[in-house]
Amino acid sequence: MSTATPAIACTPRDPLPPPPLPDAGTHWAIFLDVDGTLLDFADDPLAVRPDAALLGLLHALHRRLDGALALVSGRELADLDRLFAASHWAAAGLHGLQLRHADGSRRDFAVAPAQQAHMRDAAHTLAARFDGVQLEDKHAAIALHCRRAPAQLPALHEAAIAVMTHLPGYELQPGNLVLEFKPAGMDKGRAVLELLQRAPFAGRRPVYLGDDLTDEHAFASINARHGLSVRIGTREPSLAAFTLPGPAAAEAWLTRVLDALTHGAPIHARLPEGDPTRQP
Ligand SMILES: O=P(O)(O)OC[C@H]1O[C@H](O[C@H]2O[C@H](CO)[C@@H](O)[C@H](O)[C@H]2O)[C@H](O)[C@@H](O)[C@@H]1O
Repeated sequence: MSTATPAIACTPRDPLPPPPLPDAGTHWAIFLDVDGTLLDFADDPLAVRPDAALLGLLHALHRRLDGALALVSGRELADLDRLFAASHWAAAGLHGLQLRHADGSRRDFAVAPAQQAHMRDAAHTLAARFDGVQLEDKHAAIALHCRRAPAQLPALHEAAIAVMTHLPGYELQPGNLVLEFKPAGMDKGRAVLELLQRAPFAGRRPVYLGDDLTDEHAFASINARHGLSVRIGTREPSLAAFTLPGPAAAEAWLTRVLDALTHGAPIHARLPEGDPTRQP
């Protein structure tokens, strides 16, 4: 079975610092994971929704960056568009299996229908064996959520690994109280690099905010491009160079980024003592 997580060194290190504020003299591109980064976790994946302030902030940043802002998520593109009213944005869905460029062109990672049917049967059969496990059908991929029954996760994981040996072409993507069956061969890191090849992202310095294992692929790509990799939360180990404690701090930092890009001032001078995103 192929692994869905990049190798990460486990050497202990000092606590990560908060990210610096981007300066207005550099052209930036911003990539944002969704669940656990922009949105707090909820029991039901269908129950989450950004509030008006977050939506307004993201749309303002998208305009300020001339379109160089993309959501990079395990959710389907259609789900991202529904949640963020962002069908005119570049975006990566299903961990990069779906990709939309800013000009609206799209590429989808294809899987043979018979293979996909086999995966779907296996995932539904597995979900039925475990009480409290919620199946999220994302068509090309299927997520099995354990948030309502976290004690089921170890046994479910073991059973899923056994099932994977009969699903060539698929890999198991672990996440936050979730296991996902997804086609192998694509990840968020590759998706970000694809987006960075095309306008309006090409030539810009990338920033990536993410919280989960699947975001580690993107951190590796961002570090290689001398960008800012920002882990949301406390999960370790991580390839990220910076951290913010949670979605509220991520939103606060993005608000300051918008301010800095708009006014070009060292706005950290105005932030209160004790603010987690305050610069030294
Ligand atoms: O890459 P992301 O944007 O972070 O998406 C990863 C998965 O997020 C969602 O699941 C997670 O959030 C749910 C809602 O808070 C929560 O119920 C679940 O336990 C989390 O794992 C989404 O439902 C998945 O499809 C995404 O792959």
